[in-house]
Amino acid sequence: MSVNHEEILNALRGVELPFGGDPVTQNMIRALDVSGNIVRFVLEAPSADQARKLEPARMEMERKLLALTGVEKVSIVITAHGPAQAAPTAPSAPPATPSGQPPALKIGRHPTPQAGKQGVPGIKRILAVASGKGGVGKSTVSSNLAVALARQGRRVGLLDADIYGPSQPRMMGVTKKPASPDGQTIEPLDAHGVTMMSIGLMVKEDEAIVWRGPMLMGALQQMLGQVQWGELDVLIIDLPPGTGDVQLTLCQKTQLSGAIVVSTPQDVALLDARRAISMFDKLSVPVLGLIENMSTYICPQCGHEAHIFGHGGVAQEAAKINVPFLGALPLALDTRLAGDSGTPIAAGESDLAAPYLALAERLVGGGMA
Ligand SMILES: Nc1ncnc2c1ncn2[C@@H]1O[C@H](COP(=O)(O)OP(=O)(O)OP(=O)(O)O)[C@@H](O)[C@H]1O
Repeated sequence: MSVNHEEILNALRGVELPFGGDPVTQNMIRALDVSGNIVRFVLEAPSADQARKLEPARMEMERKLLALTGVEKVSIVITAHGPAQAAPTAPSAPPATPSGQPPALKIGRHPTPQAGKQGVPGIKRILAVASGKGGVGKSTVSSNLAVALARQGRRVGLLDADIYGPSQPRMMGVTKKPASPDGQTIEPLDAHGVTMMSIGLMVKEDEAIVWRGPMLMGALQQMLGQVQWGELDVLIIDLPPGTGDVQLTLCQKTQLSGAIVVSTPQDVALLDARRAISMFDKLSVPVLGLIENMSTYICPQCGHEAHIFGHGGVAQEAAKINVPFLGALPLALDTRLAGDSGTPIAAGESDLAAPYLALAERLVGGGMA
């Protein structure tokens, strides 16, 4: 059974902050979300200075929450409420280091003002892959779809914009930090025929990012505008789950060709997916279709088929709101193992690659990718 919010807040009340009090009575907990056995929230400090002193308290909170029954993973992001540090403004010339080399490009800054929605030069289409809640397989779909499209000869980019939990470096098997020889632009990496970039490659894996909303938006702007994407038929953006700052900014500031919404068939996931769909509607981003992930499970031992999260709910929802149903993807151990090992299942020849290749074909056939 999942842990509830009250149990979480009770545990957090037991953590003493370096400047006195606890995070609950100091009203610092934001966006508390429990998805299955994963607990996430934002810890908002009154100032950037205080935020910088919070790391030991954050670790203590993580320890206390992991000790609760039903909690297996905890993600706490520290942000600051007060004025953030002055951020470097790109793209002015960077100062030279003592060796004469330009410094590596720093990700995370305030956004530069921009009028209206803009495209990215050289990129024909930008598709956002979204979900209402975490853990439904949005990143798995993004990486496999990118690889499947590349296998069809498309020039594909993959941008991991899941700033709070970037998973594409692991799923695409990339660990190298991208280079920025001129200190102003970033050279993306190549994996399985896909040009990829992730915020996770620019910051340390377990680094608590002291960024407020505007910094996140600036980082996203940098990821789109300062990465040397080259000529692409399609850029797939793996969004963070939900309908927060990053999603809103992306929809308002970037010329998106459309969004694909991933959900499991469960009612609770669908409820959240509806929120994501309504956000895209309000911001005039066409929803190109819905995908049902973890739709069916076939036991590798006996062949028995089970519908662990229900079945068919996403297709019904798509029919109800009159958007295309793009397909059902099975829950399969090998899909998870492939993602964990850095070679998406769609890169191989197994039967499990077929639904992703079919999805890619459908998008290419419909002029969407
Ligand atoms: N069809 C599938 N079969 C088996 N495992 C899957 C499938 N889809 C996703 N998973 C696994 O479920 C976990 C969550 O998937 P993933 O990271 O893609 O979800 P997400 O929606 O992007 O989550 P978050 O937004 O929290 O990062 C991963 O371990 C992934 O390997």
